[in-house]
Amino acid sequence: MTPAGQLAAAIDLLTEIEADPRPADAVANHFFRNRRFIGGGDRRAVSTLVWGVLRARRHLGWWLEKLRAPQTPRLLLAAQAIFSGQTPHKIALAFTSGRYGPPPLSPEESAVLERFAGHTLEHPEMPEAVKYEIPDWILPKLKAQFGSALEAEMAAMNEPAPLDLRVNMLKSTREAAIGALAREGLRAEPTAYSPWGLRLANRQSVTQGQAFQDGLVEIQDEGSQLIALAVDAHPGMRVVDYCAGAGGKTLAIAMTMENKGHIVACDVSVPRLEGAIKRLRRAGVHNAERHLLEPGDKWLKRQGQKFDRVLVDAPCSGTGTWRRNPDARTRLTEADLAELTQKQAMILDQAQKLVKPGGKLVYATCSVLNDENESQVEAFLARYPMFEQLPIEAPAALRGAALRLSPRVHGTDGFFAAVLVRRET
Ligand SMILES: C[S@@+](CC[C@H](N)C(=O)[O-])C[C@H]1O[C@@H](n2cnc3c(N)ncnc32)[C@H](O)[C@@H]1O
Repeated sequence: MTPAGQLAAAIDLLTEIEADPRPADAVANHFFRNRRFIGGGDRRAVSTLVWGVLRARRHLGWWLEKLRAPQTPRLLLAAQAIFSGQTPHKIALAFTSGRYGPPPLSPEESAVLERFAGHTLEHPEMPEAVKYEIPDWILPKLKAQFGSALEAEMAAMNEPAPLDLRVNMLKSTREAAIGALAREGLRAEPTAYSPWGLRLANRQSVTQGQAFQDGLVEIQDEGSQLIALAVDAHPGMRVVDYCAGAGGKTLAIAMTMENKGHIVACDVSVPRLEGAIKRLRRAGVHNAERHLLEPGDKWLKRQGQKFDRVLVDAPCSGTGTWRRNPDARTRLTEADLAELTQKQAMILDQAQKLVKPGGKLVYATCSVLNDENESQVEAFLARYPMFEQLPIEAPAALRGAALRLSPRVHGTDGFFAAVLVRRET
């Protein structure tokens, strides 16, 4: 594709994303599936253009509003290109060259772009929430959370995330996996905290390679690996991954159990649980069972207090994953957060029934918000005095009352985990 062709595809993709309530990556997957003629390199180039806009969406919107210009995908992409250092002349060329390019800029569009010349994306009059690329309503919550570090935290949250892998110790070692990846031209280095983590030097395709296909490595953010570590599961234990989704953490926990004992991956979503089947097989996990949770599920009662470990990796605001899903920032509403915190409490009420005396309930989110984290744990302990909080099982540098990870401090996604033990008597 020519740069003009890539720009035209980026305009089409951004148009779809802006009109669709689904997450941008789901819209993009669908977009590219319907356009198989767009090869891998072009797909990356188109995504880079669009994600550049999504990371700066509020800034760009503020500028266009200031100039009383419409917030069209064409102007958003062109404005982003100007603020990234391209000249209006070069941008105008991209809008005119070749039959696969977008229609030329109108005189009104050109006039808007001319007015950006000499400006930076930042402007001293921008409101704080625009500066941090977050919704207005969430600003006080994040201020309370991060205090004077808020600006740096939000800047780190707006950087693209690295690609992390977890070495599957059922099949490999870190050294052997690094070697296998190197033979595919992928340079990987051990992560700072997770004993099984590798970070790739640049974002390259891993899933087509032999190391991945053979189940030596799995894609998993280092923070997610640390949640699995906090579960502290051992060979022979009985474990539940209560909100298992497609089994990301189930796989890691099964690995710590060395395939001995039993792990049940639960979820309310059939397609998510089905997504785990292939992954469990590829990883060589033999001690996992899937269980679909249904309303009034009798299984919960039958299995009462039978498990050594229960992980609740709760559905949450995903505020810790904004690096990967920048569009999620503008989609999240206050009503969503209220609904999520209620759901989390309800899920904890159910899942705690499974924990045996002396067993641990591990509550985790990929949120950085107190409402979903510390406050949720405090409320749980008030409802269930037979549980008490234990220090987190983690590498020495991270030990504490709870695990709290952030992109700025740890280079991982934002995560929270707390360990709650059911007293023996
Ligand atoms: C954060 S995701 C889990 C991610 C997964 N643990 C992983 O590591 O890939 C939360 C999951 O909770 C599930 N969920 C939503 N409501 C639930 C409920 N009432 N009980 C159990 N799981 C629920 C969702 O379907 C979703 O898969």
